[in-house]
Amino acid sequence: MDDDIALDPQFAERFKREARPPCQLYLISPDRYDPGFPEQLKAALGAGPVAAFQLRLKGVEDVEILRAGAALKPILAAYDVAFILNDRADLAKELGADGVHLGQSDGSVAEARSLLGHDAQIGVTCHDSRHFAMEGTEAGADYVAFGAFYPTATKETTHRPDPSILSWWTTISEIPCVAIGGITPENAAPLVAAGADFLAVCGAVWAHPQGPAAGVKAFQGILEQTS
Ligand SMILES: Cc1ncc(COP(=O)(O)OP(=O)(O)O)c(N)n1
Ligand SMILES: Cc1ncsc1CCOP(=O)(O)O
Ligand SMILES: [Mg+2]
Repeated sequence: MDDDIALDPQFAERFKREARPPCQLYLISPDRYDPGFPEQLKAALGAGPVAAFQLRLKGVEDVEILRAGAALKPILAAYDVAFILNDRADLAKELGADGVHLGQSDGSVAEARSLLGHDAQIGVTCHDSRHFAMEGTEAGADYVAFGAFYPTATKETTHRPDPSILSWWTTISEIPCVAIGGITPENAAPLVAAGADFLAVCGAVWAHPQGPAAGVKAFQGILEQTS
């Protein structure tokens, strides 16, 4: 006779977490480019492992995005960090970036894919929507981003998902999920436990009182718990 084996929920959570690669840091740039930023970026990247960096400049001319991207690209390459451009697949192509992050109004995944090719990393904003996540990956996205999980001064946000959306996603898909919005080393644990593959962080690193290197280091403890 086959007995049903009831999995201890804590074991199930741990097993699920261990079946995925460790959670990693995904840095989001400040929304204005300061000439001192390349040095800050080097300090941040030298302080601990960072998987990806998103250049997210808002309300600036294309030429400024291109200038900033061209200055940062060799730094990111030297640290082996993926270079993702926010919003603009066309400029990502011009810069030779590794990928693009698309919000729900930033153009289609299919168009970005045909422009950038199959090796490009294309991410989509899903807010708190399971539907957006499934739609995005069906269209060929390489990761889905949920948030904002916590209040943030970096962007006006209207969606506040529960961390369980990450658990749900990791149960149904192997495609990586990103958690974003107001994440700090102090509040990240439930997101990591729920299965976030990446923590996307802006303010907690660039506005850290001891500087960006300290900001990156401060996340190491929580990330190491999954490695
Ligand atoms: C990793 C990641 N997740 C979400 C966003 C937000 O994208 P979007 O909704 O398009 O808003 P803006 O960032 O463009 O203001 C993101 N950029 N990165
Ligand atoms: C771009 C973005 N999208 C949702 S929240 C957010 C801001 C992330 O920055 P921070 O880590 O400072 O909250
Ligand atoms: Mg956008």
